[in-house]
Amino acid sequence: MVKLLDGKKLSQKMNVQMKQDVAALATQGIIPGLAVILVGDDAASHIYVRNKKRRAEKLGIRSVIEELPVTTTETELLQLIDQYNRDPEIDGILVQLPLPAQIDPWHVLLAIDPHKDVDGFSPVNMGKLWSGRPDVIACTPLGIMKLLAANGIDVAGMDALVIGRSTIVGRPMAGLLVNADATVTIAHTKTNDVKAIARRSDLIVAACGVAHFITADDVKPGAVVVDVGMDRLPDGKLTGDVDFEHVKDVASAITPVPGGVGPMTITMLMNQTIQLAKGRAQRE
Ligand SMILES: Nc1nc2c(c(=O)[nH]1)N[C@@H](CN(C=O)c1ccc(C(=O)N[C@@H](CCC(=O)O)C(=O)O)cc1)CN2
Ligand SMILES: [Mg+2]
Repeated sequence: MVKLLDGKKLSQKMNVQMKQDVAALATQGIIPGLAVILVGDDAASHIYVRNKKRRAEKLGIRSVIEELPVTTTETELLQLIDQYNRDPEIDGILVQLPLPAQIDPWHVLLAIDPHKDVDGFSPVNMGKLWSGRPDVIACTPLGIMKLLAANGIDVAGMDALVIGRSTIVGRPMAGLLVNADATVTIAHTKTNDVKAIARRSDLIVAACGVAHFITADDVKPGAVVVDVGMDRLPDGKLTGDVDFEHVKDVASAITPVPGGVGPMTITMLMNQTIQLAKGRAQRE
């Protein structure tokens, strides 16, 4: 029987602990603070940011949502980041991606105080991860590691394939897997025969943004399959990079879409905001 890696269920479980952590911080006079900056009118981004605000409210985290027009200049955005860098009641700063073309995301990542970089995308935090000394970690890959661990899956010694090399998922995912003693291949658009690599992998993390890219023929029997994709089928239905219906008969464990990796991303964001607030509590 295939094991369903249920991110929704694990998120609900983690909510209980996070509420307790927030209550404990409150006794020290600390409310975790999260600043979320959204530039432009990307419809999906607005939904994600609204979900973050709601989840923060549920947990007792104070969130400040900044919705800026699509015409915002890079200088204006950097000034706002600087304001939150200096705000003692803000523990985490997140700039929702993607950004409009006039803003260079690299400049944004360089501007966020690494101690408040709740997304873990800044070069300092990415460097710490790849130095084997992780601090703040990108939320989607961190959520995947939590989901694997919660289901008793130890990646040590596994041949792992990460499909995608983005800053948000592929690169930090590979770093986390290396730190956990997996042997990692990172595939991307120029990779020769990614499917042949998939067929000999014990773990596949698919983050390529192509609906049903991984089929049952690409999966070794008993492999663990993690789907980061959020793709639309021609009928508009949400699906992933993995052909779930067929792959589930070959894999030993698999994440559904929706309800697998997605919910864990927001959960880890909240959890890291709380961890950063704990750091503030210790310093004060
Ligand atoms: N600054 C950041 N930008 C972006 C990130 C990020 O981590 N930091 N990740 C994505 C968007 N994202 C959060 O920001 C995100 C996307 C999707 C989900 C999610 O829960 N997905 C659900 C399905 C939702 C649906 O029905 O459409 C699921 O997979 O179950 C959470 C977070 C890009 N930008
Ligand atoms: Mg099976």
